[in-house]
Amino acid sequence: MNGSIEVRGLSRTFHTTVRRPGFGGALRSLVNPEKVTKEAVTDVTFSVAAGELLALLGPNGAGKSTTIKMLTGILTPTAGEARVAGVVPYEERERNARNIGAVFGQRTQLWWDLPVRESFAILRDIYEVPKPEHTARLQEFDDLLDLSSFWDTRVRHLSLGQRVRSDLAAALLHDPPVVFLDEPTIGMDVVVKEQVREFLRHQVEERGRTVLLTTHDMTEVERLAERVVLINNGRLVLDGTLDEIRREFGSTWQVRVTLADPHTEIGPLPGIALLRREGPQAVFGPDGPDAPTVHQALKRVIERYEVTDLALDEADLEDVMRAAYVHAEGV
Ligand SMILES: Nc1ncnc2c1ncn2[C@@H]1O[C@H](COP(=O)(O)OP(=O)(O)OP(=O)(O)O)[C@@H](O)[C@H]1O
Repeated sequence: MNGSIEVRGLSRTFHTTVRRPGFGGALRSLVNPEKVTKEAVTDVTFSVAAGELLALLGPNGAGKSTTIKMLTGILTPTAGEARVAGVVPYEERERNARNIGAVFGQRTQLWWDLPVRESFAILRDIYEVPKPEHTARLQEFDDLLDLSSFWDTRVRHLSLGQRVRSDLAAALLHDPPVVFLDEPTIGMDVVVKEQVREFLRHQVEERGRTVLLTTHDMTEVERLAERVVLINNGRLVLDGTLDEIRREFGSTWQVRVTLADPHTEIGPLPGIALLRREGPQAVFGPDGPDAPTVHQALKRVIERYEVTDLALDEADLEDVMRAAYVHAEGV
């Protein structure tokens, strides 16, 4: 099965009524409700290749969750279309449900009053997963997520980290090619976050799953995603690899080296400028729109010159994304 995600011109508008303030206002709202229209997602187009992990980023209220809800079949778009593993999710919700796993970090799909293991057993029956497969997959998930220490505990008594790890396992028990994760590691401690990231990396690299992830955590993006799509006010404003985005919005890196021979002459390197030179110390920075990333620059510099010491200064992804948002506001 081709687990790709295709989104073309996807839009979703919400119509709501606003409540006027005060008792009189409430009465007037009842008789003559004031209608407002909110364009949550407008004309969004992107695709995710099978086996790719894409981070869908954007500030609060940008339209990320609304997009994911359309792709999981919970919401129907007002315009445009989407296909997930070849299925139009909001037209064939059941077929789509077999192809996808979804984890919403703030909510659980497990049964609150049942031990985790029983929730897994119910899901096995719902998705008709053969027992040996189910057992093998649980074993794999336990190895990576360390579930067995709490899988006889009722879901309501789990810590947040334990609950989300259980949710992740539950979402993947039926072996879906596509996985949607809406802020999966929100509120977790660093150790559990890292465990979840390792699990996700394994699911993409070893199991070939396609993952669409939303997060506000740039460390997560750096660790997991090669490509990101940025939305702002419901519109797609950027679609590119992290390298491309760093090149466009993070042009503040520096490579500082100590040359083995202080008399070395520094010649031109493509896209790299010599910013300062003092005896054996040389500082390089990006030059022009085709400047390389800091890692490529470092490689080029140490291939060309013999150095005894080096250091990197790189705009962190948080700064790069901030610059991208600011750019998007001005578009
Ligand atoms: N059911 C709804 N009715 C009316 N407006 C809605 C509804 N759901 C979402 N919206 C509005 O649509 C916009 C996009 O919301 P959405 O939840 O998709 O944003 P988000 O990018 O996921 O934000 P966050 O990062 O805060 O989770 C917001 O302005 C929100 O208020």
